[in-house]
Amino acid sequence: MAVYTDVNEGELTAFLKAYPVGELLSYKGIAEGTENSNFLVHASTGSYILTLYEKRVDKDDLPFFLGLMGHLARKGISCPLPVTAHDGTVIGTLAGRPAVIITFLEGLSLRRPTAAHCGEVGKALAGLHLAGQDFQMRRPNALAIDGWRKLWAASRERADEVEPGLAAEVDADFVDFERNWPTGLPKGIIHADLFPDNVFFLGEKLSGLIDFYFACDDLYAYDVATCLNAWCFEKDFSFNLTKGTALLAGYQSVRPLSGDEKAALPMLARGSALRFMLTRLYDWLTIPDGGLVMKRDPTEYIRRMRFHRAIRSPSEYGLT
Ligand SMILES: Nc1ncnc2c1ncn2[C@@H]1O[C@H](COP(=O)(O)OP(=O)(O)OP(=O)(O)O)[C@@H](O)[C@H]1O
Ligand SMILES: N[C@@H](CCO)C(=O)O
Repeated sequence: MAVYTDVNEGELTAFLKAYPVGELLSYKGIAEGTENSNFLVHASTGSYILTLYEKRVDKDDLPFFLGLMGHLARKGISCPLPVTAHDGTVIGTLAGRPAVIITFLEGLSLRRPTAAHCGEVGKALAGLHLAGQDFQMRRPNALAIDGWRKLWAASRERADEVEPGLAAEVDADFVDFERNWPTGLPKGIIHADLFPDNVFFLGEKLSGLIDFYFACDDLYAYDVATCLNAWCFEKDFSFNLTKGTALLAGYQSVRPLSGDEKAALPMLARGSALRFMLTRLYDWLTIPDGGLVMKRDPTEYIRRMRFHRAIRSPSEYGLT
């Protein structure tokens, strides 16, 4: 459940006076999400999301995340627009936390996406990549290979508790990544966490993208690989080729992948699987059970790492 910080009506009413949103009508905490405290706010001008940033978001990154959402929304991407206060600022303070008001997006996230949904996600991801090309701010990916190393150093000793043999397996992967991680591929703004819980649909139509708090500069094809991991595996860990084909075709209908990007997909998908395995493993080993932070299963991503290691040709993902 993601309401770490409680907000009372009096302080919220006072906070909202700084923004052109009208009178507070009602508000409630939102259970979904893990990083920040989120509230649904009904005001006389409409519905909004209030986010209070908790410890795991670096406050210095907020201007990048909020600037990016504003940039993308103005370019026609369906994502939340941060509301600017009467004094021209976006980030305020509420209950001792940095806080913002963003516009509410209609739609529902999916538990069981179909191939048609995967196609829509591919198109939306490519649209986001193109729309981000003229965004002026930069943010290096804190969860690129150096970041993985730090997480691994903090988790390695206990890794075999989660899966026997994992320490040796990941050590060998690191050697491979140092040697073979692709360089020189097209780069720019990526979402970096475009999982099903961060995409809203109305029926089969994609209605919105949220949660830009891992967005950064990195390889576009790495973002595609992350979506293959997040959208195209079934509960039994089998790769759904129909979904992969739909996601990649959707992406390429908007931004065709180069030959080098296609060739790099297996390595990028392995790296992306390792990245999510590592953040999950770190949380699994360090966060106490029964706490507020929801722990996600790292072994789901160990299975994906193994799948990608066995790939012999990128066509196995459904590239046509
Ligand atoms: N603009 C929005 N419109 C509608 N609902 C939203 C919006 N932003 C967030 N939500 C709701 O709040 C929930 C949590 O948001 P978000 O995913 O940004 O939180 P988080 O704490 O950063 O979580 P995590 O990084 O773990 O996904 C979402 O699942 C969604 O239900
Ligand atoms: N999408 C991440 C959680 C952080 O947003 C995961 O599934 O591990």
